[in-house]
Amino acid sequence: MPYGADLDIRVTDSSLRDGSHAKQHQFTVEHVRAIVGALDDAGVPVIEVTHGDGLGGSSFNYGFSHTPEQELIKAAVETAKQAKIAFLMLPGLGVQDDIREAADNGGSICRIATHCTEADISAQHFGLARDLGLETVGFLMMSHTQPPEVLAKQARIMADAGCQCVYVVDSAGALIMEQTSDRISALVAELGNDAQVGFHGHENLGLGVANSVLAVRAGALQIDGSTRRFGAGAGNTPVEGFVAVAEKLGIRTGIDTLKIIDAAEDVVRPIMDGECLLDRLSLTMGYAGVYSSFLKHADRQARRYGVSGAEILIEAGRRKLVGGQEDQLIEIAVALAGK
Ligand SMILES: CC[C@H](O)CC(=O)C(=O)O
Ligand SMILES: [Mn+2]
Repeated sequence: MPYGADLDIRVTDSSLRDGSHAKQHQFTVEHVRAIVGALDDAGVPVIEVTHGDGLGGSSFNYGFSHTPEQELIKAAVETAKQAKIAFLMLPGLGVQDDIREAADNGGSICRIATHCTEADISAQHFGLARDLGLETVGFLMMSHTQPPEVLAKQARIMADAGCQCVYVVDSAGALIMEQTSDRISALVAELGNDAQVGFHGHENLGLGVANSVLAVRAGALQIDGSTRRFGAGAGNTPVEGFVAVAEKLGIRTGIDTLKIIDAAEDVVRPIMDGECLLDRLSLTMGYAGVYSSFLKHADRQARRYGVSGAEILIEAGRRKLVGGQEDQLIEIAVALAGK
């Protein structure tokens, strides 16, 4: 079933949230205005703006923001002419008052992220978001770690709590082709008309666009990407690449392909500290199944202790670390240095 009268699917651009990891959370109001202006003009329907780790993420553990995220959300809302502004939060990291403030600042889509076996901690947050009249999205992070049937049960918990679209989130960029579509199909079968299904990809194995197309074919109605792949690890599914492929496949996104290609080159790239590369560390993350936002943290500890970043990541994958356990990267680096 198509997304609406003119769209088959809806794309959310995460450059100003997932890209915050790559930018080490140093976005300014000017960056936000420039990127939102260009994406909005290209027809991107949803733009996500928050600290990389969501509302309340600015901290010693995750990295402090240059500019308070609520100011960034406000600037995004003021700039967008047609795009809705979304914000992300992880229960426990952000609190309910953060959701209220983001809503007061004009954010209209509340995305609640949990580890993919912990959907139950999102129930109160979905309830509040719906009471505030917000659209809701749920993120099942690190979805490669669980089989389709487990994810489907977790999606059901989110949908019953008021979530209107549950995402399979490939946080590590570790899902390969049918591993994506099998998970999407399981959620579509479980949720039926109760909630939509979405897919959030990372490029660590170079499969963001391919996995997203397979997700659409399996019934996903919402797809995330980041223009110029501006996201954690090797970055997210490139919006401009996905939109070009979608157009050729007859999947209507409502986004102007040539305008988003220009936005990627002329507006987003100059704001990035560097390209999000499919290099040794990010490829190792996809291979070992490591949370993409660990990239900068692992690289920093590797330099600090003079050890191999790839070895840190392999051990992080072996330990099945999840977001919030960034401190263990230090412990791993110290152990490697002592060998
Ligand atoms: C909030 C942490 C994380 O970056 C969310 C996300 O984009 C992912 O798990 O891929
Ligand atoms: Mn991500």
